[in-house]
Amino acid sequence: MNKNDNILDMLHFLGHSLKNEKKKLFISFILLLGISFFEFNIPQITQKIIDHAIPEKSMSLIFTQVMLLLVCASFLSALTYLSTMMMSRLSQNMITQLRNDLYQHLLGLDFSFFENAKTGDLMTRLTSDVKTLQDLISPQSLKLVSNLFTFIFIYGFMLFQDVTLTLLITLTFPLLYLLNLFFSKHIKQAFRKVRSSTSEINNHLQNSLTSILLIKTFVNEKNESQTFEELNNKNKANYIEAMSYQTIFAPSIDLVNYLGMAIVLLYSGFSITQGRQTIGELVAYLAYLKMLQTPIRSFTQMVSRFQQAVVSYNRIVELYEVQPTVIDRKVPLHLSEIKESIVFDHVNFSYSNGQPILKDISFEIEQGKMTALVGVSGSGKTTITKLLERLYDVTSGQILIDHHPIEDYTLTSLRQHISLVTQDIELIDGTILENILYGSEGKTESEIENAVHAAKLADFVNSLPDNLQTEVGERGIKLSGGQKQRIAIARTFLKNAPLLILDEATASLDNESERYIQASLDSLLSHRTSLVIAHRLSTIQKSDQIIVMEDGRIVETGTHTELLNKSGKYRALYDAQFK
Ligand SMILES: Nc1ncnc2c1ncn2[C@@H]1O[C@H](COP(=O)(O)OP(=O)(O)OP(=O)(O)O)[C@@H](O)[C@H]1O
Repeated sequence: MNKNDNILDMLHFLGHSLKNEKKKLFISFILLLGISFFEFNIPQITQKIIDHAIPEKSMSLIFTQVMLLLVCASFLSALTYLSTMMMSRLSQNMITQLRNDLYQHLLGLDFSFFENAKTGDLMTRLTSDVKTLQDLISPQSLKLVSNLFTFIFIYGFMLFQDVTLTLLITLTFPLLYLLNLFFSKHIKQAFRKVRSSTSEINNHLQNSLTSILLIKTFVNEKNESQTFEELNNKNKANYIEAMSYQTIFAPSIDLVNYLGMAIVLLYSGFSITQGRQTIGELVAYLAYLKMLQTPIRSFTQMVSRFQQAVVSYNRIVELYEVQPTVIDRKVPLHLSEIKESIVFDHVNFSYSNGQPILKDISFEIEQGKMTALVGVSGSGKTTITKLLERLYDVTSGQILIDHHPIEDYTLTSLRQHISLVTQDIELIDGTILENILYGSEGKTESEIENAVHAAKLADFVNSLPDNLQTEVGERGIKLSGGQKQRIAIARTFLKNAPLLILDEATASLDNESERYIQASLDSLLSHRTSLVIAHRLSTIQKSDQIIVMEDGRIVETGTHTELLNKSGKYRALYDAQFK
């Protein structure tokens, strides 16, 4: 894609974003024509006063012309105000819409996308890059368009008045064009570097601020600061490079503009001495020259803004070009109930790196029964649960719910039927209540109360001065592991999904807390279909079925007693824990 294609694509994209704002755009356009008209008229008034009113000593003509000037100036101010207001609204509307769309698109992307994406970079795209695009539809840009209209008006008028002078001034335009061409290329490259180093800073901040415990316990503040300093210096160097192009740009353009002024003074000065021009015309031409130069100057300023916007546009489009693969079928089924079973049928799976993780997995989870997955770390247990939720799709084979592949059901209805409690509890920065209600808004007070009791959370909540309204801090930093766990369990009670997945839900707790939480988990498990992953085999002994995994394969299946009697892998795991 060449540069012009890029710019055209961007304009097309912006045009599309503005499709609901056509009326405002049209009115702004009319206002701009009005602005250009009044700007054009003001030097005419000055010329009339110098060339007619003063030589004729006509006070009344001076007076009427001054009144006319004031009227023109008032209209100019009013129209500028109105058009600026309108454009500000328009740009705000556009940007809000764009940011909403982009966020919605982002949330719809595959889970695997977020594993490879850098959060800081995504944040930069949604904030700074969107803002850069907004700047293009800003009141300042509107001024540029109005300047261009004025340029066309005045250029036409000057050609009509004095072809030679106008053509002489025009000689400076190719020079301006070449300067633009040179600088725009370099400014674009330089700003691309600035953006990418800004993203690196954001990433570093994101990573370090969310790992503050790791930094403090490993006393790594110095290293982190040093890395930050290096990234910051790199960003500074890139910014200085971009700014240095930008700062040479404006004075070079000024120099060419003064050349234009010299041409007018030389030509008109000579014409006046020859009696072919009046002083009033010279003054008007100088004013017009400025009005021709201003658009070129603001145009040159806009070049860098345009270049930055193209860079940002490309980064936004890159995000839009990523399409989710884990999506609903064209005519999906709605999962309303799990009546019979969930079946893994010869499932194979690899993550994006292609390495086989699950190999020929087949088993059945019967409705209302508890299935446990055990096996050494890395054997693929969590991966099975991720496939069941369609965080990834299987590489081959299929997962069936009541004889239909899970891909047939809508993602929403599938995920609504599954609750997941893991060791890593995800809490939002809000109150305990907001965390419990997350995703299940609109529950009644008694439902909430029941969930709090069932999760054995009531004593803890009642001991807090603000009860359920207590803030948990970012990611629940103000809570203990067990408290977080119970909030997650209360949330799961409220969701009330028929299939429950517990992934090492109690692994991080001491025996005392585990026993406490196990009681609340037990009430969560009763009457539900469940898939439980546990390293501590004591918690899964009563499972209806235990599946033993090793290196991505199922190596044994049976009840606790059956597997113990087999004296195989399960027996070995069991003996390792209890002997
Ligand atoms: N997103 C990923 N991309 C690539 N490989 C992954 C990804 N997630 C997990 N793996 C790999 O898949 C394998 C199985 O991981 P999984 O988390 O399913 O194991 P597990 O049995 O649940 O382990 P643990 O008991 O330690 O939680 C591991 O070798 C792991 O490195």
